[in-house]
Amino acid sequence: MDGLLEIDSLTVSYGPNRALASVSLELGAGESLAVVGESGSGKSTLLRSIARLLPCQARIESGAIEFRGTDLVTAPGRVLRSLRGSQIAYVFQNGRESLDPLFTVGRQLDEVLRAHGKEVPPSWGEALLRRMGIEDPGRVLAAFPRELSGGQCQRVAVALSVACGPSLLLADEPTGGLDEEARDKVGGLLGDLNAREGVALVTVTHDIGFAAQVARRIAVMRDGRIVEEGPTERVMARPSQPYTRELIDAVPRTGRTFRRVGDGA
Ligand SMILES: Nc1ncnc2c1ncn2[C@@H]1O[C@H](COP(=O)(O)OP(=O)(O)OP(=O)(O)O)[C@@H](O)[C@H]1O
Repeated sequence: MDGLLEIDSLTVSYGPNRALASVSLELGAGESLAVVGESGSGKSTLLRSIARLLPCQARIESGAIEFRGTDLVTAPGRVLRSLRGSQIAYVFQNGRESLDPLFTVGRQLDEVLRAHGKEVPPSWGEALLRRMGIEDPGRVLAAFPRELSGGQCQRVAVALSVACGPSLLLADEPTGGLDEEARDKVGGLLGDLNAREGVALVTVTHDIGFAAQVARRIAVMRDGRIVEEGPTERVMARPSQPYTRELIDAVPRTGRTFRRVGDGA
């Protein structure tokens, strides 16, 4: 396994409030990891630390975040800017808010390539949207975000984030606010990008059922610490922590199974 991301003893605070306490995690190229935990456990702070998109109140007190040999904690702004989008992509919770309401989807997709100094090949946007599981890419390319559903906006937001072929995709509650059908489609898309295209995935979610659907490993966070980590099947079948058991028991029993995308029938 090629090492891609190594987080070592990361501690992050907002003033006197410690949000992450000595968190360590590793991710290989093409691997998938879901970080689960209840609200306030530190999941978003962890993900934002990796992308160095923390709010100004946050302070990284100690630790290292190594991405392909670069320490993201000490890297200068120009290095971080060159990694974001091209190597490290970020998907926010609300797809609609990630899009510019004033421009069509097609224009926004083309802008991403131009912003990274690339030519826009003919029919590129259409092919990208098809990869995202969008069945009518011509209509979606010509649409403004207000003309799309929440689930379509989120898939377009994923398209924007992976347009330049990143090796790591960070997704923060990517299905928040979506209904079950849209949730499954976005989960399926993230799972496909990881399993079929080899994009490494770190997603954070409060829903351990969603975590099991998209990731091969699960890390459980509580009060800024990783309290349990392991292969998805083991964590779901034999959690070592009562807290993990509570998260599993909180998943609504809708007949959903936890078969992971890309694992076949
Ligand atoms: N901008 C901020 N200023 C001050 N404290 C913050 C800020 N953002 C987060 N925190 C605090 O840091 C801790 C971790 O928050 P974080 O948002 O990382 O958790 P989370 O697990 O992602 O929660 P949620 O699922 O609700 O987004 C919480 O105690 C939270 O109140």
